Amino acid sequence: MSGQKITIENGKLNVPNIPVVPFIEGDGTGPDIWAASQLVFDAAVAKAYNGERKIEWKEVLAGEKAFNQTGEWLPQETLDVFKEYLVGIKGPLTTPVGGGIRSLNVALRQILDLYACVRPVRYFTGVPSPVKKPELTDMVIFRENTEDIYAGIEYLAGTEEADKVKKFLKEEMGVNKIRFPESSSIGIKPVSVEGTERLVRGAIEYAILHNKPSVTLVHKGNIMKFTEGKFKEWGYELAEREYGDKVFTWAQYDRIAAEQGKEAADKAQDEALAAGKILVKDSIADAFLQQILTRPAEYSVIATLNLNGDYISDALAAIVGGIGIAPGANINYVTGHAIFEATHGTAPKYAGLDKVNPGSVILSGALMLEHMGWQEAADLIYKGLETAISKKRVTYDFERLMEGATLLKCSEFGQEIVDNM
Ligand SMILES: NC(=O)C1=CN([C@@H]2O[C@H](COP(=O)(O)OP(=O)(O)OC[C@H]3O[C@@H](n4cnc5c(N)ncnc54)[C@H](OP(=O)(O)O)[C@@H]3O)[C@@H](O)[C@H]2O)C=CC1
Ligand SMILES: O=C(O)CCC(=O)C(=O)O
Ligand SMILES: [Mg+2]
Repeated sequence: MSGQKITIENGKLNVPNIPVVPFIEGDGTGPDIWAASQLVFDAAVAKAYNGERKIEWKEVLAGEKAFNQTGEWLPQETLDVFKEYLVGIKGPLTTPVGGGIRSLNVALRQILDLYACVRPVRYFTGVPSPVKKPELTDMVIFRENTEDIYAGIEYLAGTEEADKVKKFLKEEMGVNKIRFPESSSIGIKPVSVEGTERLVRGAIEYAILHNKPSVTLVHKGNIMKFTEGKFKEWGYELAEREYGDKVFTWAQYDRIAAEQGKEAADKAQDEALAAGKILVKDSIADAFLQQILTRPAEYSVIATLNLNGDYISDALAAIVGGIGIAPGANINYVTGHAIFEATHGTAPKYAGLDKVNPGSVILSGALMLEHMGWQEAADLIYKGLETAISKKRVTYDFERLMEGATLLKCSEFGQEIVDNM
C-alpha cells in the first residue's frame, strides 16, 4: 500500500497507517543528522506497531541543496508539499550574518504561519550538565514565531529606504532621540493582539492538557512598553477572558491587593492554586534569565516573544546538557500545519564529519510522533536514548564532559538508540 496524507478535521489529526511525511535534510551537519534520525524513526515505528505502520518519507528541498539543484533557496514546491501534507520535519538551514538571504527557517514559519515555536526542555538522567541540579529544570517554551524584530523588517544605514524611514520618524513622528541618525540602520518590531493571544492561548491549552502548574509570560515590557509590555497585558487579559475558571493571574492578584490588601490577594491566590488553577504570572526577561539558573523549579510553561524565545531556548538547552538534545516544533494549532526541528543550527565546522549529536532532531521526531498520536513509537525513542546515555555511549558533546564514556559517531549514536529500544 502506498502512503496517504495526514488530514485535519475539527481540530483533530487523522493519521493513516502509512502517512507521507515531508522532510528537509538541512545544511551543514544536516545530512549526517538526518541519516541517523531516519534510521531511529523507522526502527521505532516498525518495532512499536510490528510493521503495521510506517512513515513514507518525502524529501523536499531547501537551503544549499535546493539552490544547487534548482537555483532557488526555498522552492515553491517545498512550501506546497508542507501545505498539502500538514506535518513535516526539517534539519537546520544556514543563514548568513549581515547580508545575503534572510532566514529560510523564519520564512517557513512565516509563510506557513506556524505561530508557536514549542521547545520542551527536560533533563535526561546521566547527561552532563553545567549546573548542580539539572533535574529541576522542566519547562516548555512557547515562543511567538511570526512577529517581533525577528520578522526581518529592517533598513540598512545609508540606503534611500533607511533615510525615508528616519525622515518620517523625525518629521512626522517627532522622534529626536536616534543617537547617530546619519549612520543608523533601522529595525521594526511589530507585536499584535492577535499574535500574542494565539500564542498565549496555545501555552495555556498546553498547560491544561499536561497538568502544568504555571504559565509565565516573559517580556521586556518595562523598556519596550507598547510591544513587550502589551504582550504581557494582552496575555493576562486573554487568560482571564477565555480561561477564567482554570487560571489565576498575577494581574488578578494585583487588583485584589490594590482593593483589599496584600493579605487578601495572597489568600485568593492560595485558594485558587489549592483548587488546581494554573498560575499565570510574568517575568522581565533579564531577571528570568538569571532565575532559570537560580530558581528553575518555579517555572513550567513559558510564553514569550520571538527574540526572547530564541535566546531563552539555547540558554535552557545548555542547562539540561546542551543544544545536542534540544528538540522543537513549529505549529499552527488552527490549520494543523507543523514542522518539527531542532533548536540548534547547522554547526558548519562539523559538516560531513559524522560527528555531532543527532539527538535534537531525533527528539524532534519523537515530538512529531506524539503529535501524530504514535506515542508508543515516541516512547521507544526516549527509552533508546536514555539507555544509550546511561551506558555512556554518546557523541563528542557529551563524551567530552563525562568520565569513562565511549565516543560514538553521529551514525553510531543513532544505531545505539535503535539497539536499546
Ligand atoms: N532552525 C535552524 O535551522 C537554525 C539555523 N541556524 C543557523 O545555523 C548556522 C550556524 O549557527 P551557529 O550560531 O553556529 O549555531 P549552531 O547551533 O549551529 O552551533 C553552535 C554550537 O552548538 C553546538 N552544536 C550545534 N549543533 C550540535 C549538535 N547537533 N550536537 C552537538 N553540538 C551541537 C556546537 O558546539 P561546540 O562548538 O561546543 O562543539 C556548535 O559549535 C547559522 O547560519 C544559523 O543562522 C541557527 C539556529 C537554528
Ligand atoms: O534561522 C536561523 O538561521 C536562526 C534561527 C534560530 O536561531 C532559531 O530559530 O532558534
Ligand atoms: Mg536559535
